[in-house]
Amino acid sequence: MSQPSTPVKVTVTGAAGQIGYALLFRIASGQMLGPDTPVELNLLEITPALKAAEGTAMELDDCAFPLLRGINITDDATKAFDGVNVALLVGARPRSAGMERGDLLEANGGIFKPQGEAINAGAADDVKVLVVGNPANTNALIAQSHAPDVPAGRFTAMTRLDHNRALAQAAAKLDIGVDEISKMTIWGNHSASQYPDLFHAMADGKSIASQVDQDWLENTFIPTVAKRGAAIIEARGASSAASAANAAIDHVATWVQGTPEGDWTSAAVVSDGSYGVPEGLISSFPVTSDGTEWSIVQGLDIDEFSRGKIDASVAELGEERDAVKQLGLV
Ligand SMILES: NC(=O)c1ccc[n+]([C@@H]2O[C@H](COP(=O)([O-])OP(=O)(O)OC[C@H]3O[C@@H](n4cnc5c(N)ncnc54)[C@H](O)[C@@H]3O)[C@@H](O)[C@H]2O)c1
Ligand SMILES: O=C(O)C[C@H](O)C(=O)O
Repeated sequence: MSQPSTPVKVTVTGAAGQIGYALLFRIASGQMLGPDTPVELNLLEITPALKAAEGTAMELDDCAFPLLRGINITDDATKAFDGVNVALLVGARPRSAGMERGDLLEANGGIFKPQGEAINAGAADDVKVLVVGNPANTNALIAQSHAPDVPAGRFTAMTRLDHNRALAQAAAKLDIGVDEISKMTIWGNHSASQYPDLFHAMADGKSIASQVDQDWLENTFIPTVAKRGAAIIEARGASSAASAANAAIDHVATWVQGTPEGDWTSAAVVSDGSYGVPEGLISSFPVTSDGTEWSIVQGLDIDEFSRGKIDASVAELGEERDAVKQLGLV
C-alpha cells in the first residue's frame, strides 16, 4: 500500500534534552501518529545545544526509519513552527537554587511567549500543541494567550504521565492489569496539588474507591501519584524522561486516534467553566477526543472530598495565572 506523501510536521522544543532523546525516536518510528503517517521533524534548541541536537539527528538518520522524511534543526522559533501540525513544547527553564517562583514563571514566560507568537504566525491550520515543560499548565496558558488566531482548544498541557502513574498504582493495589481500569482522572495542576480521582475510576464494574480503604486512597495513593515526579528526581538524580516521553506519545496518539468507547483520559485543557474551574485556566479534566478535538466529560457527580481536592489544585492554578498576569505574560 502506498503511503501518504505529505509528511506531518512535528516540532519538538528542548530536542537535545533528556525527554527529547526519549521522544524523537518513538515519533520517527511511527509510535505517535501511526504506522502509515510519514513525519518531518523540526528540532528547536537554544544556540549552545544545537550541536547536541545535531548528534541526535545523526542518530535518527542512522535508524533509517522509513517514516522519517526530514529533520530540521534550528534555534529560531519562527522557523521551527512554520507549517507545524504537532508542536511538543518540552524545553523549559528549570528552577535553579535560590530561584523564586516568580523568577521561574518569568524565565519561562521568556520562552513560551515567543513560542506562542511563532505558533500563531506560522503554524498549520490544524496545529495541536502539547506543553510538557514545567510549570506545564501555566506555560501552556502563556503560549495560548499569545496565539489569538489559533483556537484555544488546540493548546494542552500534559497530565497523562500523572494519569499513567495513577493507573499503575491502582492496578498494583487491586492486583489487576492496568488495562482492566477505565475512567481514571487527574484533576487540576501538574504539580503536587493535583487530584487523582478513584471515585470515578472503574474496575470490575465498580468504582475503585469502593474497592480500597479510604486511608490508603487518601494517605498512600494520592500522595504517591502527586509526588511521584519528586520521588523520581530523588531516586534518579534527574526528572522523569522515558515515562514523560511515553506520556507525550500517549497524549498525542489519543488526540489523533480518539478515546475508546466508554473510556476517557486526562489532559489539561482550557476550561470552559466546567466543574467550577474558572474559564480560561488550563486545568486537567476527564476528557475524550473524537480524533480532532478534546471535550471535557460532563455530568460527573463530585462529592465533598473530591470538591475540596479539585478546588485546592485549581486555586493554585489561579495563583499562577495571577502571577503571570502581574508579569504581563498573559
Ligand atoms: N508535564 C510532565 O509530566 C513532565 C514530566 C517530566 C518532565 N517535565 C518537564 O519537562 C521539561 C524538560 O525536561 P528534560 O528532562 O528534557 O529537561 P532537560 O534539561 O534535559 O532538557 C531541556 C532542554 O530544553 C532546552 N531549552 C531551554 N530553553 C529552550 C528554548 N527557549 N527553546 C528550545 N529549547 C530550550 C535546553 O537546552 C535543554 O536541552 C522540564 O521542564 C521538566 O520539568 C514535565
Ligand atoms: O520535572 C519535574 O519537576 C517532575 C516532572 O514534572 C514529573 O512529574 O516527573
